[in-house]
Amino acid sequence: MSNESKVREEIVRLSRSLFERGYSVGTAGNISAAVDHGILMTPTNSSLGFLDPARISKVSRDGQHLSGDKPSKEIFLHNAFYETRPQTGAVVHLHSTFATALSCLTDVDPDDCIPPLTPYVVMRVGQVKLVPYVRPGDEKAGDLIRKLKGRYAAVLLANHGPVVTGKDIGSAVYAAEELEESKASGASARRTDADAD
Ligand SMILES: O=C(CO)COP(=O)(O)O
Ligand SMILES: [Zn+2]
Repeated sequence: MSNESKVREEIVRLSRSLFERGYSVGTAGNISAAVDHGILMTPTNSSLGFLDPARISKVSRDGQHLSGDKPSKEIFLHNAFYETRPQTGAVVHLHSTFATALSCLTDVDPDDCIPPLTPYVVMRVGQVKLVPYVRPGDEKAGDLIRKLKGRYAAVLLANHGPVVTGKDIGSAVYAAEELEESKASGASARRTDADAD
C-alpha cells in the first residue's frame, strides 16, 4: 500500500472514531493531511462518520483541486497552517461541544483562551489563540491564520470551534481530543465549586 493510500485509510478511520464518540455531528468539521505532492482533505458537506477513502479530495498547497470530491470549504484555513507552520502534517477542525461553547464566550483571554487545567492540554496543544469570527469557508480565515506567523499549533475560531494541528494525523486528532476533554474537566470543576457554595 502506498503512503498516500495509508493516509487516506487513516483519515477515514480516525474521522469515524471522532464521529462515533460525538466529537463531530452532522457534516460539521473537516480534516486534512499532507502527502507527497499535495494535501488530502475531507470533502465539503461530508459526514466524518462515513468517508470513502477513494473520494477524499486532493488539493495542492496553493489551493488547486487536484482530484476526488470538492474539498472542504475551509481549504483556506487549512492551507494557511501548512504555509505558516512547516512542521504541520495534519489539521483537524471540529465543532466539538465544550471547545465550541468556549469559543462563544466573551470573557476569555484571546491570546491564551484555554486555561492550563490538565497537563496533557499543555503538552499536546499549548497556548491557544482566539481568532475573530468570519463565516465558515470565508477566504479571510486564511489571512487571519497567516497573521499569527505560525506561532500557534491550535486556535479557537470565535463562535465556531477549534482547529488543531499536529505533525501527523494521529497527533492532530489526539491533541484535538485533549483540548475538548480539558474543557469538559473545566466545566465539571466549576460545577463542583458552585455546588459547594
Ligand atoms: O465545519 C465546517 C465549516 O466550518 C464544515 O465545512 P465543510 O463541510 O465544507 O468541510
Ligand atoms: Zn466549522
